[in-house]
This record gives sequence, structure tokens and C-alpha cells, in this order.
Amino acid sequence: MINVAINGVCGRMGLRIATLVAEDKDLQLVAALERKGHQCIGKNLSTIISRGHNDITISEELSGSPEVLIDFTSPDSTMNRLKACVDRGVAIVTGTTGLDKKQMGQLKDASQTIPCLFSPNMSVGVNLLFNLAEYVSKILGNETDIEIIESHHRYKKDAPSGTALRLAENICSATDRKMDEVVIYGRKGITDERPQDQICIHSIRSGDIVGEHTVTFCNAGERLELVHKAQTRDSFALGSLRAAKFLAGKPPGYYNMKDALGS
Ligand SMILES: NC(=O)C1=CN([C@@H]2O[C@H](COP(=O)(O)OP(=O)(O)OC[C@H]3O[C@@H](n4cnc5c(N)ncnc54)[C@H](OP(=O)(O)O)[C@@H]3O)[C@@H](O)[C@H]2O)C=CC1
Ligand SMILES: O=C(O)C1=N[C@H](C(=O)O)C[C@H](O)C1
Repeated sequence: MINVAINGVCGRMGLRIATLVAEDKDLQLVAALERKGHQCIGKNLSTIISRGHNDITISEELSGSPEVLIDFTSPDSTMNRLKACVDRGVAIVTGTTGLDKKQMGQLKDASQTIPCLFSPNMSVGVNLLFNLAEYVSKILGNETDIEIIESHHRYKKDAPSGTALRLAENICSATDRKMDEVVIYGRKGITDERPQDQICIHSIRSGDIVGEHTVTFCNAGERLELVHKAQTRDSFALGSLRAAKFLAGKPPGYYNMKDALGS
């Protein structure tokens, strides 16, 4: 049995993860965290997710000796909890996106002390898409116009999605391009002819779209599209549970979903 804690337990992801942990025979929820002053602090989790975890009260502080903290919150919250994980020797699985370079550096520094796993997308399908985009861009080379379209719900706080950025990073590394030289984020005004190696990321925020990503490769006369559509958040949540099981007991280090999926 692996003891886990969830940071942001009352969020869209946190609630799904708590529900799925209750159904997983290998995992035991020992702490459910929200920020100080959150309306759910002190409430019994089972009254919110209507099943499981009858003994868990939502709290502000990491407690209950978890082996792994599962975090889907915001960059500030992730950094705050990361300090607590390092102090207490707790591994962290984080899916929080929008971390800046400094915060990503802090996560990597922490991985010298505790096992850390970060992925901008924890669904199996998107991690396959990461590989497919790399493979296709290697074959189609630089003679192809590449665009990325990501679509999410109206409540998403960051843009572009971490998944879209990772897709662009993979394509750049596969085609010897540099992100800061070729990637743009939407278009406006007189843009003239697009440079051959340009990658444009477009972000749609609308309604209750869970998470959709399309990579288009346009050659003369044909277009190839790689598309992933998440239908529920369980694709991400189940991936995070797989990551937590993988990370428990590992030595300190910086891990990703490829490691957790064994791919
Ligand atoms: N890697 C992946 O597979 C996936 C990653 N994500 C990412 O996960 C993150 C959360 O997404 P989602 O669940 O939809 O977001 P929600 O806003 O629904 O949930 C975020 C949770 O974190 C809490 N939180 C936010 N900011 C802070 C803070 N500064 N201090 C303490 N707690 C805080 C929120 O509490 P409060 O209500 O008080 O704000 C809430 O409980 C995003 O970065 C998103 O991109 C999402 C899905 C999949
Ligand atoms: O905020 C979301 O919902 C999601 N965010 C992640 C991202 O930024 O890539 C992953 C997924 O697309 C859902």
C-alpha cells in the first residue's frame, strides 16, 4: 500500500484524483490539502466526493506521512509544497503547468534530494502524441509548415498549454530548431509570408473543453494532422496515479511520464 497526499484536492483534477484513489487497492490517501483559508478546510472529504476517504479532513499542512504528493495546482502552490516535500523526504508527482524557467529549475534542484516527476500531460494518449509528433517531424523535415492548436475550458489560467509547449519542444529538438527563434503564439497584423521553420501555437479557450491538441503538418498539396482529444479528466488522473506508483520508493531524481509508462 502506497500512502499518497493530494495538493489542490478540491480542484478539477484534485477531486477526480481523490475519487480514483478511493477505488485503487494499492493507494491510501493520508492527506488532502488546500490553501490556508480555503472554504473546504476542515471539511470531511467524503462529503465532497460522496464516497471513500471517510477519515480524511481537508487541511492546510502536509501530514499523515505520505510517500508521494500528487499536485495539480498553480506554480506558486507547487513551489510552496515542493519545499515541504524536500524538508520531509516526500516524493512529488506534479502536473501543474505554467512554471517559469526559475521554478522548473527549483523542481530540478529538489530532485537531487527527493524523487520528482513532472509532466505537462499525464494521459497515455498524449505521451504517445509527444512521440508521434517527434517522429513525423523528423520524417517530414523542414519542408513542412507546422502549426499547433490547443483547446481548453474557459477556466484555464495559463496559455499556451504545457502540452502544446512540450509538443513544440519535441518538434524543435527533432528538427534542430530553437524554440525562442521559431515559435510564435498566434498572429496579428501584416505578417507577410510565414518563415519555413516557423511553428505557431494557437490557443482556444471555450466552454468546458477538457483538453484537445492538434499538430498539423502542411506540405504542398497535402496536410497531415495528429489529434488528441481528452474526453474526461480521468485520462490525466489515472496517469498521475500510475506516476505515483512508479515514483514511490525510487531514489532521488528527475523523472517523467516516459519513465512511468516504461516507454
Ligand atoms: N499534467 C496534466 O496531465 C494536467 C495538468 N493540469 C494542470 O493542473 C493545474 C490545475 O488544473 P485544474 O485542476 O483544472 O485547476 P483548478 O483551478 O480546478 O484546481 C487548482 C487547485 O489548486 C488550488 N490552488 C491554486 N492556486 C493555489 C495557490 N496559490 N495556493 C494553494 N492552492 C492553490 C486551487 O484552490 P483554489 O480553489 O483556492 O484556487 C484548486 O484547489 C493547471 O496547471 C493545469 O494546467 C490539468 C490537467 C491535466
Ligand atoms: O488546464 C487543463 O485542463 C490542462 N492542462 C494541461 C496543459 O496545460 O497542457 C494538460 C491538459 O491539456 C489539461
